[in-house]
Amino acid sequence: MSKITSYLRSLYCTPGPIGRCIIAGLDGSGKTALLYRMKLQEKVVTIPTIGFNCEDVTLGKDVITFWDIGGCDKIRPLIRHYMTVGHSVLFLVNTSECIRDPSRYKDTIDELTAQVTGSTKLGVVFILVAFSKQDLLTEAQRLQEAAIKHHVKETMDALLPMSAAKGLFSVMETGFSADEDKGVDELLEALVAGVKRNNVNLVLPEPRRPIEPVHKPIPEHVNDPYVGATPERFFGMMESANLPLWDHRAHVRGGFYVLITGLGSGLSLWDTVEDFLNILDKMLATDAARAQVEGTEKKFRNTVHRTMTTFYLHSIYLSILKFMQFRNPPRIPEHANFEAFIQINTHLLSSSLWTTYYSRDLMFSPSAKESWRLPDLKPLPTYFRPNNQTPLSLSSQISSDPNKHYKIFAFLTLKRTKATKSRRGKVIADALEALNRHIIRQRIQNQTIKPYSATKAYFYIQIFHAAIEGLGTSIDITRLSYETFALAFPDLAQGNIWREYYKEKAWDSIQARAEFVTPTIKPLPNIIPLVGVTAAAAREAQNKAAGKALVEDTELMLAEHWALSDIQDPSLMLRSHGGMIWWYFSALWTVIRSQSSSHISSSPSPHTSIPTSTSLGAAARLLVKDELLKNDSPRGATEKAFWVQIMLQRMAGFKITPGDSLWDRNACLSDARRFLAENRAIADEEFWMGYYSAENWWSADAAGMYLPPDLKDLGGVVGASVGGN
Ligand SMILES: Nc1nc2c(ncn2[C@@H]2O[C@H](COP(=O)(O)OP(=O)(O)OP(=O)(O)O)[C@@H](O)[C@H]2O)c(=O)[nH]1
Ligand SMILES: [Mg+2]
Repeated sequence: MSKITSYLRSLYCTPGPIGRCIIAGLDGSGKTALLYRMKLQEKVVTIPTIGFNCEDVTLGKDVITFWDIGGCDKIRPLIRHYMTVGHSVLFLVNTSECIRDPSRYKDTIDELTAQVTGSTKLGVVFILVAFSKQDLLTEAQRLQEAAIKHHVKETMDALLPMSAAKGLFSVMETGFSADEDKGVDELLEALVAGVKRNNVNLVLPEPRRPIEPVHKPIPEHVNDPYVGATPERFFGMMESANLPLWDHRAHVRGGFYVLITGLGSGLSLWDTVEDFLNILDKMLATDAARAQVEGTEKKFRNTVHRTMTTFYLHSIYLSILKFMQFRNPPRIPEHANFEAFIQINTHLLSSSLWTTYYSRDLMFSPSAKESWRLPDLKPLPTYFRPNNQTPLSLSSQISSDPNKHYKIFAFLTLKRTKATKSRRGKVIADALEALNRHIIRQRIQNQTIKPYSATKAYFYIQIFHAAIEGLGTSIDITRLSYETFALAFPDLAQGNIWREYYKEKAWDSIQARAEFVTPTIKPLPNIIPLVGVTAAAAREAQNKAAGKALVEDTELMLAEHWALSDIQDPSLMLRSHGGMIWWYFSALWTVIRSQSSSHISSSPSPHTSIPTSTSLGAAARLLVKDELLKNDSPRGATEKAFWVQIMLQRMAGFKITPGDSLWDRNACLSDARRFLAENRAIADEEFWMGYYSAENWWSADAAGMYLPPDLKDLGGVVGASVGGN
């Protein structure tokens, strides 16, 4: 549809939804390119879709919601959520590839067969088969294409006998090109006509709003011995295993209390789950110990079930957020509000609330008991914050602090020794040297920066190490950000703790710069106990969910330093963040450079080195195949897929230094340096927090299969291509 026609149509027609259409076909068959051609009337540069893209496309008064599903088989289990009765299927056949490669031709027919069989079982109303990338066909190939079309038609007739005449499916006579905008309008019109012809009971796309389960209200007269109890008293009774009644309502009260307490101190839902499970553990342990000493029966029979607990806390959390909205100004409820809260959220009192989301098989599986599993029947409801409301968060703003870079440095270095399981002394010595060089370089440009001090660097390492030891084994610091750590240890992060150990003269002495001088006031501690804040405060704090605006210089320097040093050791490479970036970068760099150098040799103007869509596509496919489907990396499927996509997007805008197609380590290294400098944000290990909630990111499901982001879309394409029509 031309821009003018679609504009006129949009002026005079009000669109109405007529259902959802799954775009299927082999990887690289042109699904995403077609989707965005229809949606934006533009040619876009695509990367392989890991997950799916979902867009509404309008034709006159009609709107079809297209689901463009990527080729990666790890996401297939999710597709069933989108195939509802009344859906249609648009299947793409990449004819030029089928002609070139008989094995891909066979795969195409196999996939078509699987798709048709699967969707007829799920109530498909119309299937359209179309032939993509027509612009790539030579005149000679057009004859071969006719044979392919004929074969496809025969296959469809065999799969769905007598159905063509009834209009259940159709095989397009003419192909299309998303690149050149040929045949796309006809395709869309044929699809809409087919759907409208067959779709008697229109199925509207599911609205994207929170699902409000309907559950019976509970009777008024409840036996609740905890009315008015403070959280301290309630948790005290829990930990000492002295609760007089431990029914579902008491569970909900416990969840409510742990949430309001946690949210008030800036914790995320995820943190409060840990808190609650810890208290439960204590209660059961105390109970068991007492039963053994007294030779009596255990009072509490239940065990800790991680998925069930997380599910209920998640539901209570959503209800609390809504409850807050009705308070002016919006604020976290107090414990005394529990009765009023539960009156309007009676669904939480249903002990079968979970059955809306989970099958019994999944909920009662050992893996759901041990780890957090996402639902298999329906996605968890989400909360949409009204536009004018600020997020619940505790700001951990750290004022300008002359020692902040030493602190970040110390924390990240210690974290690395844990993450890579390397020898501590070696990592620290190497990192200290890198920091020294970094400060020297910075001082060349800015003389006001204080010179490197071995004492300061080492002091913070010692003191932070003591703090981390104080956390014990309950917390995995490799999952902590510096900000979260700072929240747990405000005195260390914000104050001038060094003053407790050093006189100013010694701290700033020239000798202290060159070597570590021992404290002049009191010796360094071995362990710093955590005071005032719960241990879980050291987990990701709520305010991190919005993503960090700017990566600190020191963080970037270390990411780069370690990325480059990890090249020597492949075992480290897979574990460290920098190593991973390097791994992906060098793989993409190699393919893109070899592709663009062959392009250069045949091109009169060899100046372009921004990846072309072909070279990017080739590189992307290589990475997806090599990385995502390989199972020997310590990262889970979602983590890998996320970073692959981010790297692909960033690579699309990066200018590679041209050269011949041979591997050139030095050139790659220097490009990698420039790449990191231009893409500072990705040096941040917690970059994902802008896209995923911690509940999703750390779930067992995310490790096993690809989960799409729940906070912000990754974007299926990297942008409109230059010179597209
Ligand atoms: N010449 C030409 N290239 C096309 C056309 N449509 C898509 N391509 C290119 O083919 C490659 C793959 O296209 P995509 O749209 O990403 O394919 P896909 O089916 O979404 O692939 P997956 O997401 O991996 O399943 C990209 O490099 C596109 O630029 C077309 O009509 N003509
Ligand atoms: Mg795609």
